[in-house]
Amino acid sequence: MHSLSLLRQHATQKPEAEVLRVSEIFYSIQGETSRTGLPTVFIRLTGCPLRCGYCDTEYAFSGGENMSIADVLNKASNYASRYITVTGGEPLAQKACSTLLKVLCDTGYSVSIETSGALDISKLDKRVSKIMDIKTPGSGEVAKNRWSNLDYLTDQDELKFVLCDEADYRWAVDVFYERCLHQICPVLFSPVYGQLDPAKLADWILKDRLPVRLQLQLHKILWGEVAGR
Ligand SMILES: C[S@@+](CC[C@H](N)C(=O)[O-])C[C@H]1O[C@@H](n2cnc3c(N)ncnc32)[C@H](O)[C@@H]1O
Ligand SMILES: Nc1nc2[nH]cc(C(=O)O)c2c(=O)[nH]1
Ligand code: SF4
Ligand SMILES: [Mg+2]
Repeated sequence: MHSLSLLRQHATQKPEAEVLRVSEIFYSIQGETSRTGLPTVFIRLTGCPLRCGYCDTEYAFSGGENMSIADVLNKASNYASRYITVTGGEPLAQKACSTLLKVLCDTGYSVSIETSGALDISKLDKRVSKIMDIKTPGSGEVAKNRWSNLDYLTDQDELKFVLCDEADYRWAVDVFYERCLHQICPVLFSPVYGQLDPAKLADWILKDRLPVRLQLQLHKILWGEVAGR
């Protein structure tokens, strides 16, 4: 196709026609963040440029199916839920994700996104609640943290440390104070499931008088580690 026609086609394409690679769409109890417990629709996008050692969704690194945003909206509407979470894989690794987020907000959903913190969040729709990880040394991906993202978080967003061990905890406490994270948004400390004892993490937080929220993955307490839950 001539490049000018390509440009024209792009300019006239409806947002709903943009295509995403989708790993799964499912309805479950929100298991993470301050929205824990709320029945929620999950849109899990395929692919991730990181390889955290603890990753519980390696099945979303590849596969999935191509869906237009219209297809995604249609499937999500089956569940009649006000809450919707876009996750992955790393959802921001797909260009059409920001359009998806905007369209979901326009449709009236209360939208949150789970992101690694490795990709630019500065241009996302302001109505979206961004749940951003800070990757620890134990994850193996600490070098991927995009620290400038901290400038684009507000009090409707949340920061999350997923902790492998005590060394990760100590590192996270240092980051918490050095970067004054409590002045940005609520901060979650979560143990790697099946690896760090949640009771230990609870004791450290209390001993240090640390003003963070202990977060356990409720869906795994309910159902164990299964896809689509
Ligand atoms: C699967 S990731 C997808 C979104 C994005 N790639 C990210 O890392 O934030 C969703 C959340 O699950 C967390 N997570 C992944 N594996 C985990 C595990 N084994 N235990 C606890 N949390 C885990 C991630 O750290 C992240 O906060
Ligand atoms: N129930 C449930 N809640 C979740 N919250 C965040 C999830 C994710 O994988 O990003 C997730 C998930 O996979 N399942
Ligand atoms: S960034 Fe998220 S999806 Fe990617 S490997 Fe890490 S935990 Fe898994
Ligand atoms: Mg999950």
